[in-house]
Amino acid sequence: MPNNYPRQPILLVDDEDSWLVSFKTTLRSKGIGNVVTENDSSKLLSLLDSQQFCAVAIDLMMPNFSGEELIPQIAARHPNIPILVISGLNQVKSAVNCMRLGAFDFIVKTEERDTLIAAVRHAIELFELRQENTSLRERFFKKELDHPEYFGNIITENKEMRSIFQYIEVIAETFRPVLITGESGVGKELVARAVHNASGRTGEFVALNIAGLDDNVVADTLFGHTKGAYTGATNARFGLVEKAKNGTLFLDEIGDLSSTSQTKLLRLLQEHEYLPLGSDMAKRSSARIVAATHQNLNELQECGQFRRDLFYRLRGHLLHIPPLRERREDIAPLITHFLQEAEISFEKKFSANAPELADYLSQYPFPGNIRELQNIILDCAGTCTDGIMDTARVQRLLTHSYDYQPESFETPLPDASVTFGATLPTLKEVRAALIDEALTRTNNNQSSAAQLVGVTRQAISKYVREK
Ligand SMILES: Nc1ncnc2c1ncn2[C@@H]1O[C@H](COP(=O)(O)OP(=O)(O)OP(=O)(O)O)[C@@H](O)[C@H]1O
Repeated sequence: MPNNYPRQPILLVDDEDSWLVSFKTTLRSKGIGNVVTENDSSKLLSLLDSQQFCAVAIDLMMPNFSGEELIPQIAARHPNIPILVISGLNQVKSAVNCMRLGAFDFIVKTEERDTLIAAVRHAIELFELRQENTSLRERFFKKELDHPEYFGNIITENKEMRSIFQYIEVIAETFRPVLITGESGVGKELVARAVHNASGRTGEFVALNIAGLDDNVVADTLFGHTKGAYTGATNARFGLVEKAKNGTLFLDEIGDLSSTSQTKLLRLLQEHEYLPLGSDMAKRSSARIVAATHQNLNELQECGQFRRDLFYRLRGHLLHIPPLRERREDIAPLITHFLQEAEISFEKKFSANAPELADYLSQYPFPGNIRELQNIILDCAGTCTDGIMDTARVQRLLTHSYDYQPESFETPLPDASVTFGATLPTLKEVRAALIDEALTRTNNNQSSAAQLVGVTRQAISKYVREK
């Protein structure tokens, strides 16, 4: 973790300077670097009033004000800040009294360092949860996002998606991992990028798709290796955890992780430490982990394929992205968006038949979700010559066409009804006039003309040849 973790500092108050230095050093060695120390208990309340802290650790026995005197005052003025009481003696009575007064935990100085660190970590997590809770309550009635620009790449008009964006704004700045679930192609990676954008983290967004990677490749890619770690490792190499320093490491298809790699990832999440291959010197990580899966991790952990402890660690925050069939209002804006993208990449204009396409696809179940819609639009855009989407092609591209009976594209009735003179034209004449008109309207594009009048392209081509 970076030296500015946690975002708001921890305040350590103790009259014993040597303890302050050693506790601060221990915390720093475990990645908790944002620590303020104070050896004068009479300054504590004014310090808390002048600066935002995420937790305060106070000694029980101090000159001026004792811990027991200070706890109720801190609790009354700053109810969100967890108070850790640190004592030189293991006195149950004092501990109980401190907890009654409003302390969050009671630590004995002689306890194992790991116990002290764990208590501080819990205090930070509790503070973050309280902050989130307050923030969520404040936002409950608020419709607008504070930073819509973070979500600019995600096209949606769906209410649930908007709530997810609001939740992301609340949780983005914490260090806790985020688990994004949802079917394939719903936009999980886009959401992960939005979490990174909203986090204010200065490092990079680094993505790794775990699917199909074996343990050695996962370990080498994530943690890197030292020179000579294995045959062929001629140079030391940094892994993606290092690359994502102060940024976000996005692990896609996390459900595919083997049990060996799960254990290594758990260590990274719990201790924020990892071992490059060939090294026995643990390295610290400051990358925030965001993971995604289309699988049901709950089921995987119940049948023993996914570690329960890793599952709970990963789901520090859980975001479930609904499938496209549950947000059909997004189909039309997505079609427009992908057509605009296609215009840029193919450098040509498309006539706006987006509303007809959206109507046509409105009941389609989209098993491949937004990726499927995107592929259809890009494929049709790439193959069309006249700027009009070939709807017959759209129909052919649907992956679920066999059990989906879409209404065929119907050409809307002309505004004016057809009128006949005293002598009726022959069928051949009507057919010729109709095809000529369709060809004029489509700039002589035979496929589109065929679509307009409901015949095959071959029929139009034959007509043109024989004319
Ligand atoms: N709401 C959206 N607006 C614009 N484009 C989107 C949206 N959702 C998804 N996309 C696009 O759809 C494609 C699939 O999205 P993405 O890769 O994020 O899905 P995913 O859920 O991570 O898929 P997988 O589970 O297969 O990894 C991408 O090209 C993405 O840009």
